[in-house]
Amino acid sequence: MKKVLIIAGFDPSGGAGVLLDIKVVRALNGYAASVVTSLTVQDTQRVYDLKPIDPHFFEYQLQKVVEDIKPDSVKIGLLGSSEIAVVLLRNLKKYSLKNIVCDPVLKSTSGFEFCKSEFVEFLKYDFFKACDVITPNKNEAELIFDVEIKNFDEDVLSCVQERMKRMGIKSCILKGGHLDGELAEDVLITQNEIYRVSAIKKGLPDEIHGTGCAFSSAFATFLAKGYNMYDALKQTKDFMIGLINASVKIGNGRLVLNP
Ligand SMILES: Nc1ncnc2c1ncn2[C@@H]1O[C@H](COP(=O)(O)OP(=O)(O)OP(=O)(O)O)[C@@H](O)[C@H]1O
Ligand SMILES: Cc1ncc(CO)c(N)n1
Repeated sequence: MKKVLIIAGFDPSGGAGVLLDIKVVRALNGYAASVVTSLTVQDTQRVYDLKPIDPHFFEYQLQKVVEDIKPDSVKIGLLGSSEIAVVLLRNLKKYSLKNIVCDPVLKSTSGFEFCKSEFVEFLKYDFFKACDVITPNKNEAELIFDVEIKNFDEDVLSCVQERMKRMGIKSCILKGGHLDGELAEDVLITQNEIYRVSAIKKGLPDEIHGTGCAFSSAFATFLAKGYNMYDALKQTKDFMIGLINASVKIGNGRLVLNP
C-alpha cells in the first residue's frame, strides 16, 4: 500500500482540507498520514477564521511521522503561517522527501486571505523550488507568475513556463476550473513540455467546494503509485470528473465532494 503524507489545514465542515484529502487518498486505495498546519473556522459558505498550529509542535509531529512512516508522496495544502512554511521547507530537505505536490492555497473563493504578501514572496522564491509540482488555480497562478490569465492560450502558457524557469519551479499544473467557457481544462507545464487535459464543465461557476484540495491529493496518490506526471494527471482528471458528478449538498453553501 502506498503512503501519502498530507500536510494541510483542518476544515471542520469536511468540504476541504485534511478531512477531504484523507478521503481522497483512501478512495484511491492509498494510506493517508496527516500533519495539520492550522485549524480554520469555516462552513460550506465561507471561511471565517484561521489559527495556525505552534510551529515547534508541528515539526515534532512531522519528524516523528516521516521517520516512522516514510511516505511515498507528500501533498501540501494550506500552510497557515510563514513560520510553519519555514519549518516544513527545512524538513522537506532534511528528509529528502519525494513526489512533493504543493497546492498553493493563498485565498479562499469566498475572499479569506490565507497568506500575507511577504509570505507569498517566501513561497514564490524559496518554498516552491523544493516541490516537484505546484498546482495553482487561475487566481493563484496570476499572483505567483505575475501574469493575467484569461485563458490557456499558447502565449500565456509560454510566459508561465519562462517565469517558472527563472524562479526554479520544476513543474506546474494550472487548474482551469475558474476560467470562463464550457471546458474545465488543466495544463501541466514542465521545464520543456506543455500537456493539456480537459473535461466538460459541470454545474454553475464556483458551485462546488474542495475541488482544488481533492485534485492535489489525488495527484499525489497517483505519483505515490509510480505514475509519471502525465499519466498521473490523466488519472486525476478522470477521478475528479467522477467526484464532481457525485457532489452533494450538505449545508446552506456550496456543494461538496464526498469520495
Ligand atoms: N465545474 C467543474 N466541472 C468540471 N471540472 C471542474 C469544475 N470545477 C473545477 N474542475 C476541475 O477540478 C480541478 C480543480 O480545479 P479548480 O480550478 O476548481 O481548483 P481550485 O480553485 O484550487 O479549487 P477550489 O475551488 O476548491 O479552491 C481541476 O481539474 C478542474 O479542471
Ligand atoms: C483547510 C482548507 N484548506 C484549503 C482550502 C481551500 O479550498 C480551504 N477552504 N480550507
